[in-house]
Amino acid sequence: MKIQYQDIHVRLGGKEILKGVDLENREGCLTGIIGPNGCGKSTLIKTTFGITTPSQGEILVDGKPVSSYKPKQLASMIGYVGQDMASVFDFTVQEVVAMGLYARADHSRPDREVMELAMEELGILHLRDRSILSLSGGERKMAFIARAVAQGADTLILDEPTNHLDIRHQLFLLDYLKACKKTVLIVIHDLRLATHYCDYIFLMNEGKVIAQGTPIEALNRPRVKQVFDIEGEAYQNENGEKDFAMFL
Ligand SMILES: Nc1ncnc2c1ncn2[C@@H]1O[C@H](COP(=O)(O)OP(=O)(O)OP(=O)(O)O)[C@@H](O)[C@H]1O
Repeated sequence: MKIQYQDIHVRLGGKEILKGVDLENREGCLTGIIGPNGCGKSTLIKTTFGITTPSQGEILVDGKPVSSYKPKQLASMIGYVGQDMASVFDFTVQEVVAMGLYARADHSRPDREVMELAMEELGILHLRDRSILSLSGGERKMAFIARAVAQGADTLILDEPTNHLDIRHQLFLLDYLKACKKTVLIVIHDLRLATHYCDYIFLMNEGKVIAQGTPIEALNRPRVKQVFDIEGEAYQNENGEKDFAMFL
């Protein structure tokens, strides 16, 4: 699913947080949004679902204004996991994942099978009967991503999905997102993982996209210095693999 953010401006607390963002995901690819704390990454993503409202600009989903879709219809097209995973209710993991089923447009497979597959793919089938409130931050993260997968949408938007995960689970999740054949848009802070896994990157700073392209194009040394005030760059190693080097 193509999602196009066109000239998005957002004001919050009397301040202009987004100052005309143009961003378009890449279908069938893993697209990363990168930028320092507070540059507006989450604010941009939240506009997709009306959690924050642009004062100017337009969001197109499959070429049509996002406002022309009913919430359930949008949920059948885009699965979303935000940063905030607070849950006040004592649901089991299985019940949380089942919540994703309500949006499902494809009913060719039984609900139980869809739920179990989502939990299995995210490596949390063994947690199915545990209370969501009893889980660690990382386990809870996986449960909410499994819920998004159970929605059956072909597009996922995940705000810092690797947050709370240990390094093995970060790699497990990114491998999954890369292999799942969905269109995936993620916010990610780790420049090394972003370089290795993302097909395309948007680099944001102070409410704007200031560079975009392959990781090697977007994360060149001057840009990295400008945005993060560190010395570093994405590069390709002798095996043709993309990596990010920091010069400390
Ligand atoms: N409801 C709000 N009222 C006022 N300011 C807000 C509100 N929500 C967010 N902001 C501010 O907007 C700016 C952008 O926030 P946002 O969460 O989009 O940043 P981010 O790039 O996702 O940061 P991080 O990497 O820390 O998650 C921040 O300065 C934040 O304090």
